Amino acid sequence: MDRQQAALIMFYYANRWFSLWITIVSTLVVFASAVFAVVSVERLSPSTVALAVSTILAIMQEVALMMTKLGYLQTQLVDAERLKQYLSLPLEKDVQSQRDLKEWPQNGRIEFQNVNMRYREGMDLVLKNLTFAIDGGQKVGIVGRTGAGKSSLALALLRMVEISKSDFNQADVEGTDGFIKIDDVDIASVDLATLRERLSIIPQEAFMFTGTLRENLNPFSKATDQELWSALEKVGLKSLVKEMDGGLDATVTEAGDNFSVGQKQLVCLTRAILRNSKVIILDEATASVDNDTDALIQETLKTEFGDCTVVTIAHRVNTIMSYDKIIVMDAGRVVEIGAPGDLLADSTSHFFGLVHNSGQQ
Ligand SMILES: Nc1ncnc2c1ncn2[C@@H]1O[C@H](COP(=O)(O)OP(=O)(O)OP(=O)(O)O)[C@@H](O)[C@H]1O
Repeated sequence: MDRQQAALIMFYYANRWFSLWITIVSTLVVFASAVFAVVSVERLSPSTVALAVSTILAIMQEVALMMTKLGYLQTQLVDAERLKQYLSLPLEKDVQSQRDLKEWPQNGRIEFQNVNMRYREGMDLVLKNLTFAIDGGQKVGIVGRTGAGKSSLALALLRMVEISKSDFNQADVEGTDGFIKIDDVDIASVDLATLRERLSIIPQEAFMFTGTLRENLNPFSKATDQELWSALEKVGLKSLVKEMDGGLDATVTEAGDNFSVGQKQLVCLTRAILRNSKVIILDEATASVDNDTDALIQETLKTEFGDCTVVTIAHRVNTIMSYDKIIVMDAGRVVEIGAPGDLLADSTSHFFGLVHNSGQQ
């Protein structure tokens, strides 16, 4: 409302300014014609002069009105232009789910089979022939150098970017159709709303909306206050929220700027608890999250999501050392899969190299 009002008052100022000038110009024209009439009074009859001046007055009034209306029409047409822009935006390809997915997924088993992905037509593949399986309830860390395709894998899982089918024309990639399945359901056959409702992602830059904390945690008003407080307690945010002005109704400023990166991730984690998701994808924040917050996130994942599948895109290897499985990626491919202990025991493994380079032996 504030922003709309600020724009509206500027619009009124501009209109006033315009009216003032159009009046000055009309007055000058009428004045000039009056002067002309006085000067040429010998050649013109008084009735002609009267007619001329009154007609000019009327015309100038109409001109002023027309200019104001034209200006108004032009600003209003911008609305139509914006709407037209939105109407012609490309839509995400959605499908109608064929099966009853009310209870899906129950186990949280994820299977990637020959998955290839590119961001746009004509660009190189960023995921190449990915094939691996994660059992329900497993905690899996995905590691790899920057640009290896870890975040792209998470995007593919949420179908933010569709996986590519056989038309690759890329020599180093097999051209068969791949799929991603969760509990034996191909996610390509699930409608986007259901898919994204059932998986929870905690992105690197967790997002919060302007509004209250309650709206951020519980946008569809499905949980009670008691459930909200209990979820906040589990992630260790309860005391912070209690101290905030308004508690659950505390204000969240634009994009959650009054929360730190770590706190925003914890809020996301609270949302995941409230949604009871079976599959959690965590993209670890690269920005400075202090060790305590980091430990708190990992601890919550262990205690609250014990039987859930957790896929962590890890930037710090120490957080995933206790995980069941590590998937090492390089240049869009899976190069190693195994238990962290096994991979570390092999000094020729990629994972050993990554841990060694991170200086966290
Ligand atoms: N929106 C995008 N459009 C086009 N290419 C992209 C896009 N996002 C990522 N890429 C490319 O995809 C490749 C994999 O990127 P991705 O973000 O998945 O890597 P990452 O392993 O998650 O890296 P990081 O550890 O730095 O987050 C990179 O070469 C990157 O340039």
